[in-house]
Amino acid sequence: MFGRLAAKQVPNKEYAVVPGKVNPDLQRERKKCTFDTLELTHFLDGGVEKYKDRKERENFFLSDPELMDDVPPELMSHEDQYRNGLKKACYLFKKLKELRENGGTIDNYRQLLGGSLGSAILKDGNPLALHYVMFIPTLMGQGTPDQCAYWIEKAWDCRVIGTYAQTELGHGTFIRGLETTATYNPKTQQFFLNSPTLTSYKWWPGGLGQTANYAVVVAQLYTKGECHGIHPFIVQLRDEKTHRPMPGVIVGEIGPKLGMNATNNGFLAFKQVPIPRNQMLMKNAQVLPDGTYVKSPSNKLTYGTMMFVRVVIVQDMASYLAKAVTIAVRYSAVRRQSEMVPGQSEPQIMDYLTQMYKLFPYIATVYALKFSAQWLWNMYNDVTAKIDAGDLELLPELHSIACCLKAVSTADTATAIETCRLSCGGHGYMACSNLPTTYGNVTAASTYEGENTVMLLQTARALMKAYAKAQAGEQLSPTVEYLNRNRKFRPWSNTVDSIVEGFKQIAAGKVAACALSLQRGVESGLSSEEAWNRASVQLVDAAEAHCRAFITDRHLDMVRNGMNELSPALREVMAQLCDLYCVFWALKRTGDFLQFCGIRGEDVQNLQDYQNELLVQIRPNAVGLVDSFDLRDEIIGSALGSYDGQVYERLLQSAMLSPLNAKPVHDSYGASLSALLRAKY
Ligand SMILES: CCCCCCCCCC/C=C\CCCC(=O)SCCNC(=O)CCNC(=O)[C@H](O)C(C)(C)COP(=O)(O)OP(=O)(O)OC[C@H]1O[C@@H](n2cnc3c(N)ncnc32)[C@H](O)[C@@H]1OP(=O)(O)O
Ligand SMILES: Cc1cc2nc3c(=O)[nH]c(=O)nc-3n(C[C@H](O)[C@H](O)[C@H](O)COP(=O)(O)OP(=O)(O)OC[C@H]3O[C@@H](n4cnc5c(N)ncnc54)[C@H](O)[C@@H]3O)c2cc1C
Repeated sequence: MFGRLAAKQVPNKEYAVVPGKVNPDLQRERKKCTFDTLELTHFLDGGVEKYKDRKERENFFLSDPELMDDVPPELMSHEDQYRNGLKKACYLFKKLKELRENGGTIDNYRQLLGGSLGSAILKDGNPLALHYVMFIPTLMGQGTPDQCAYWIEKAWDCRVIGTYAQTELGHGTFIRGLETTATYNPKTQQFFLNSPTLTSYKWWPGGLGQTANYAVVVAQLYTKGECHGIHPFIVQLRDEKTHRPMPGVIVGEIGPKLGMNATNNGFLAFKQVPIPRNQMLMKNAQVLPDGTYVKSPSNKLTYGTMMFVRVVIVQDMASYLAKAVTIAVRYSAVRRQSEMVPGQSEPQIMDYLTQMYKLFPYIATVYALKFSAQWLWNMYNDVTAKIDAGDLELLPELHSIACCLKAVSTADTATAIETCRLSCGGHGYMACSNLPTTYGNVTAASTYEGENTVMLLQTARALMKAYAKAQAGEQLSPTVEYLNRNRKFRPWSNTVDSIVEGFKQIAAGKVAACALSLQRGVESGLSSEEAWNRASVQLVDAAEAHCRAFITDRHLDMVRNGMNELSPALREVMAQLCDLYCVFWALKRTGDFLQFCGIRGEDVQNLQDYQNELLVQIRPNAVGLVDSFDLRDEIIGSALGSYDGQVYERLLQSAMLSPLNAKPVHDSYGASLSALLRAKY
């Protein structure tokens, strides 16, 4: 990836990257692997046919020089990052059309956004992402059949480019508090969009800055003098020919960020901008021509697109983590440091147990997240199909589990990627390791699409309701079935089943403790809201415990029941990873296990011993496991993590890309340094 410019410039030719040469330590690691890595890759892809499709698709996009960067984005200005991102995003669209016309195996651009391929091509974000991830899904989910017929084709063909403009300077979480207004005038049959205050400026939407010419704008609906809460409207922002902002539209970019600097996040305000009545998305609620308001079956249906993105984020996190852990594991096989035994040669850093502990639980986490993400995606499809048929019964259950999985998956992945970076020592801090950019992309997900604490509190709210139902002996939905008051918890038995069971006991114990805190708060004279706030640290903790119980349960269930086709050698490794994920989290939550599961000090020691044993068992397969993710070097995008392990050559090569190294004496010498060096003080 960094090859074309650098090869000429490496100071010493013998230190240049040699195509095809593989680091001997990595070669040895690959020979040690006890299972067939291709079998695992096929499993991850969902079968041989899907594997072939993916390879073909990757080849089609990643072999195209137009889509590869000569200069890494981190060496570009913010403006050039956007320019480069937009150029590639548009080219990608044309290429996708070409692929489809030739019977290719990709249905839409959205498939290029999540996961590995998207982040390889548009490393620092895609200015068209929101168009595909939120604008089109909102049209599809909230438009009437007529609106869908009119807008969706235009949007798929990029004849209009949109974004999702909800968050304002003053409000992101509390969307009922949004201030932008859409006021209906029956005489002209138009809504007038207005931003009454500075805090009502839309702030954040991806692609809003200079890219989108339309947006779904979420605004307070006023008709017949009454406010009916927030609703989505399609608003034209820029002229379709000149791309100039429409009259009354104030729009721009919000500036550089920790990451995602090509996504063109923007601000937006309106000065009484008119739109026709049929540009309110009216699948759920409606405003009739005379201004009469017709209510939605549930006002939460307006939140449908957020739900969709929360669901896909979980899968996206697994992809980012697979990339980071591949970089760190390969580097740890190549890197040698210190003496384990005085006088002996320096070991590969992956031989230190502490290094195994930093990395292997996160290989396991990729699987834990993948299995939960698959389950959540299936549930999302079932529930949305039911909602379309008028049955909203399962919506709260979906909302509750999506919120906590979004929060836990993004938080865990951010921690994991930072741990991967630390595990690579100083070189992990280099931009060319691709760990800082990956972290920048991932940590954003803890905030966007529902800030994580807020998401966990949403789950906690559902858990409190479920607890009350359980106490009343009512039937519970599947994800909270363990709260059933008649359920007999199995006693501790030093097995992975016991850990999974233990997480349910912990969650049940914490949920009950929260209910008690709330009750005591109210009994002490607090309002229910004050009592909620007082208990909120505990509530967040209970929601996280509930999510961990769900993830471990899913993981174990997949290992027990979803891998029958796999060879015994591979099943054994998959079981080790599942056990490691469970033990790792059990040890991180030792206090909870002691408090809620009746374990003793010696059980903790047993867990510790078992964790060590698992790390050592997984060690010979570590490189094979990350190779099985089958991420091409263009996807890895890292000097530390390429398949051939030519780490030092690539570090030097990428350093030579810096414009600071273009001349033997930099211009700044004459401009300032020479005077300092010659000055007499
Ligand atoms: C394949 C493609 C791969 C792509 C990969 C993904 C890559 C993504 C890249 C894109 C990058 C960035 C995109 C980022 C976009 C954004 O951030 S858009 C803005 C997102 N904003 C938010 O998420 C705001 C968060 N806030 C909220 O959701 C709500 O305000 C909140 C839920 C916190 C509270 O809502 P209120 O209306 O105030 O609700 P309450 O009074 O608290 O009542 C809550 C009741 O409503 C139920 N509820 C809430 N939400 C939902 C929902 N979505 N569905 C169903 N039900 C919901 C809740 O359970 C309560 O019910 P109850 O009263 O208890 O019965
Ligand atoms: C990279 C990125 C891309 C984004 N893209 C878009 C986009 O395309 N479109 C769009 O509309 N928005 C977008 N957003 C905005 C995003 O959805 C919001 O930032 C997010 O919902 C959080 O809202 P906020 O920023 O107002 O944080 P706040 O709600 O102000 O949160 C600040 C703190 O207050 C706490 N807090 C808030 N409310 C509560 C509560 N009820 N209980 C306890 N604690 C609370 C939070 O936990 C947090 O610690 C994007 C954001 C980012 C970072």
